[in-house]
Amino acid sequence: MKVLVTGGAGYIGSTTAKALEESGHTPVILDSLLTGPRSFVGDRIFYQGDIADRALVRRIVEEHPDIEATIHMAARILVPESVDLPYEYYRDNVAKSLELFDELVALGKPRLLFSSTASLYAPKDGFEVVEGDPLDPQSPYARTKRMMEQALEDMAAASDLRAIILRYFNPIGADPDLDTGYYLREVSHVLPILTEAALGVRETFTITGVDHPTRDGTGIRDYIHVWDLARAHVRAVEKFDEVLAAAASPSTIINLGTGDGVTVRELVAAFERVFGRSVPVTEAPPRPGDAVGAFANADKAAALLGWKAELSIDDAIASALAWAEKRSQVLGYE
Ligand SMILES: NC(=O)c1ccc[n+]([C@@H]2O[C@H](COP(=O)([O-])OP(=O)(O)OC[C@H]3O[C@@H](n4cnc5c(N)ncnc54)[C@H](O)[C@@H]3O)[C@@H](O)[C@H]2O)c1
Ligand SMILES: O=c1ccn([C@@H]2O[C@H](COP(=O)(O)OP(=O)(O)O[C@H]3O[C@H](CO)[C@@H](O)[C@H](O)[C@H]3O)[C@@H](O)[C@H]2O)c(=O)[nH]1
Repeated sequence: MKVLVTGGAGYIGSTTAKALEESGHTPVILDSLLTGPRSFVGDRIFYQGDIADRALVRRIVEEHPDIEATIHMAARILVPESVDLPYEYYRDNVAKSLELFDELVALGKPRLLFSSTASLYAPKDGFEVVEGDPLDPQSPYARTKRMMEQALEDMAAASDLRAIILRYFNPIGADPDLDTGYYLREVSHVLPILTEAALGVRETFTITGVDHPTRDGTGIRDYIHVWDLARAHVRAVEKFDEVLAAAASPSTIINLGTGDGVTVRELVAAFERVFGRSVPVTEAPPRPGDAVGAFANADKAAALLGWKAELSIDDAIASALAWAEKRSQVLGYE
């Protein structure tokens, strides 16, 4: 199958493109390179441009009439930046996505997969969340994702559009061949920060929040190897019509997580086990807006996609460490 992947130069998009190829499919990448590095595209079919450029989307479909589905991953993704630049976030993640969807439906390409986030869930006792649980998006970024979920549900109910909405938990690790991985220079996620502390790039790792109502007081998350996440997209594309038939709806929401909740202290312990040395750790209050967290009930993904995460947190940490060694070579900076 040929699959349009917007944001295919990004962290998750480039890994998903690789997973599609490994299953015999052909990704067609649309990315503006707003943040994604050109080197992550490799020699794949590539259109550099904006998702809201209707003429470009038309040209892509004319040149690849056999595109069977679109995985829409292109977005701005930084929570603190979204607080400072709400216009840019609502414009790019909401307004531009609507242009893309409308154009794709008009071109007779109604199958859409959408990247949403687990950070939509409201806090819940026990921390295990199912797709129908209450939501409470806490940032402009998260609100753009919730708005798009609602827009997709409404458009699917009223038009030919068909949508599988994937709520990602916390992706970590790199592509198994180490062609792509986490690429931000200013690292903002926990595992890249922990890796920098381990490698001496920063003095210590600071646990942000130690008084949460979790088993050890630190934030809980569901860390999923990015390769497992990528493989889930392949399943969703291959089984697209079957999934929506089973859901008995023109759109459906699916959690993509491992089903295991891991606290920050447990993540540090796993990291030290894989790394073979201890990491200097300090403690601090939560970051502004920091959530206690959640982990996935992944039953719907198992039932509808026939997918579950296979790689362990140790696999993902080993992969992140190997990528940290190789990253400057791939990206051309330290
Ligand atoms: N990384 C996470 O922790 C996480 C968690 C949950 C959901 N998500 C979602 O998954 C998707 C992929 O995330 P990622 O971590 O790979 O991010 P990323 O920033 O690495 O990738 C996003 C890509 O989209 C491109 N892009 C942005 N705006 C564009 C536009 N208007 N037109 C064309 N291309 C554009 C960027 O250049 C980049 O290559 C995003 O939608 C994100 O919101 C990510
Ligand atoms: O230096 C640090 C950084 C983070 N944490 C903690 O580690 C956990 C995970 O933090 P992080 O990696 O930043 O992930 P999230 O807070 O879950 O947020 C990210 O992951 C979400 C996916 O669930 C995305 O939607 C968000 O955009 C993205 O910021 C939290 O408990 C943090 O308090 C620390 O203890 N020290």
